[in-house]
Amino acid sequence: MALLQRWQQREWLRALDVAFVRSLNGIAPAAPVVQLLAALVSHQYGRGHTCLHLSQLWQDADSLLSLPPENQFAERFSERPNDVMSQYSLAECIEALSQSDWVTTVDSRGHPQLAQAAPLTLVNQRLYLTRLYQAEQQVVTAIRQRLQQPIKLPPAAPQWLAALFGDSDDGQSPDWQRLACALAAQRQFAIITGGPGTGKTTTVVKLLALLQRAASSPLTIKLAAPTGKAAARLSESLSSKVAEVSAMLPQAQPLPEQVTTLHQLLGVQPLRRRFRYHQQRPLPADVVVVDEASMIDLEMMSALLNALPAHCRLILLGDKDQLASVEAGSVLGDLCEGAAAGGYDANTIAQLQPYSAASLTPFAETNTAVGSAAGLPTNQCTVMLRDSYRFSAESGIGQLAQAVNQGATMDALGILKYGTDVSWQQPSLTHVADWAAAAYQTFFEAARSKPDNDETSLERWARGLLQHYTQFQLLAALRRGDWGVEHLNQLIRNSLQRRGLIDGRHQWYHGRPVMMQRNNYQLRLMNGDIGLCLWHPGMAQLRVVFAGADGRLRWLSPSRLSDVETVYAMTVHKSQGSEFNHCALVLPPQSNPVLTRELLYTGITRAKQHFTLLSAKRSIVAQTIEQRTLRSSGLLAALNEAQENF
Ligand SMILES: Nc1ncnc2c1ncn2[C@@H]1O[C@H](COP(=O)(O)OP(=O)(O)OP(=O)(O)O)[C@@H](O)[C@H]1O
Repeated sequence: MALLQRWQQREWLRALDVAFVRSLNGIAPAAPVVQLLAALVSHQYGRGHTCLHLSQLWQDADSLLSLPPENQFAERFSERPNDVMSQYSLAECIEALSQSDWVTTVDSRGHPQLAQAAPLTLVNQRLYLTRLYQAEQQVVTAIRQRLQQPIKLPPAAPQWLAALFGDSDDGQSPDWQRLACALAAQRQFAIITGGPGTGKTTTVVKLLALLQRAASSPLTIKLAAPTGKAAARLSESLSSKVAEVSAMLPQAQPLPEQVTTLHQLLGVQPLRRRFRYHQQRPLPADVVVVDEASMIDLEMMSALLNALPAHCRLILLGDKDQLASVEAGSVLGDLCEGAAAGGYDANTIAQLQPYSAASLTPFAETNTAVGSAAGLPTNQCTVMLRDSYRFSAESGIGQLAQAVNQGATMDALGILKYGTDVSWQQPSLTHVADWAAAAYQTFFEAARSKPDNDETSLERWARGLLQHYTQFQLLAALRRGDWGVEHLNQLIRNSLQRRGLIDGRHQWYHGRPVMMQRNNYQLRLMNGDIGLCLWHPGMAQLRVVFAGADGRLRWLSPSRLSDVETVYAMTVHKSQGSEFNHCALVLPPQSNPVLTRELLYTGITRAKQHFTLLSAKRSIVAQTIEQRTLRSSGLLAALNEAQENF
């Protein structure tokens, strides 16, 4: 405990991690090494990892735990994790864990050794908070059950697919959209992954048309996304596609267009951990589609699968290369392991080949490069879309996103310098703030216009300004520190004040853009929703206007909004699921574990027309491209272990 407290004083551990161990000690004391490992599992959970790989801990505890935190690397500390772990052997530790009342040990056949669930679970050298282990097991079991029930397509399916896709297959390279449709139609669980504009939404609308057409009675289809913003985007994108697809394959039932958040879908109950829908009270649905699935954390995925009736299909859409969820887990990334190579087994090839003129042999598991994940169970339900229809071959944004994703540092640096719709600036901190304030200038000029005091003009004016605000957005990698969102917001506000664009003497002022920091069901506002504080001429007061998920404007008194922050700058994490015409990303000048390839890729792909990188140091850009987000998770291992035990 003394060591843990010293680590907490240095801010290496959270108070919560130490309190967790203290509370367990209050119930039953444990060996010092067990206490240490309990604190470390909790610490890792706080960093998004669902488990602690003990063998990796013994290889290099300092870097696995990121302790001391990166920005303190220059200083020499005693009692670093590597020093402490070297006092124990791995075998000795596993023995201590197995003897402890704090730990349930699960043997390789997946049976717990103790009847009661202890707070920690040890399985195959992976140590979990038991809650997370249970969530992982629920996900594994539900996915395996769904994969064991392949669905036969009706004989007319090839004609329907031809009606939806025409002659899109040139026989040279597979039409992955058509194959995604064919594969997902034959599975109870399917994943369609792909970068921006690769046609995930287009494909899923065609898939839903196919499923509805093949069903003997109309299907209840539910569409959802993890955030309000992502739900609104999917809704907008669907509305333009549904009519087109319905004309290709006429439907007796209209295809759905209404999208809710995942929390709304599962029926969030204020002040209760449990959702309204769960195993004993399943969601009334035959098909559930969830977009932006990279944002779903492990516990949410478990709740989702738990709430589905046994016959219900689940289709996940998302970009596997984006940042993982804010909460613990990297579910989509894990499930999509090996998706680029295909990894299809003979069965899957036999099911898909009739729908492709091009040979699928190069994507068979036997042809997957040695050492990569070949032929995983999840490969059999996953299709990766590969061609972007949003960015042309010449587009700098598309090329840059691809180079970053592939870790091609020199190419990415070249595109940043010479690319068409991308730019790279190397400003100081104050220049970043002034530059961003200048970029927001046209918005504040538009906000100066005065609407007539009638409802129609007021609505048009407010909608116009909300739309105007999506023209430009500054993103930052960090939340705290000089280059973090909080400080940047202050600097930009000061710069806008100096330019006379805002009257920022008070907290609330005309034009202030704010973002919800958590869901507020009473106000029907979701985490990530952006509103504008505007002078309401009718009320002669400041009001904050939001566009609700139902499309209606909602004018709220600022005093009702406690969970909002100014959003001249937002973190890349918060920007997931949103797009802006011009997006600028600022990177700090010092290395930091947060600066990863996935973060940069996510930032770049938020831009529709122009991307600007604001980073003073070339070496930081290069390091960011080379550093991967590594999240410890046992999901893939558990899926494979479940397969072996079956
Ligand atoms: N096979 C295709 N041929 C031509 N255009 C296509 C094709 N598939 C999709 N598109 C067009 O490409 C654009 C992007 O498609 P879509 O919105 O389905 O992609 P997405 O992967 O869902 O995008 P996002 O990155 O927004 O999630 C749309 O304008 C769509 O009409």
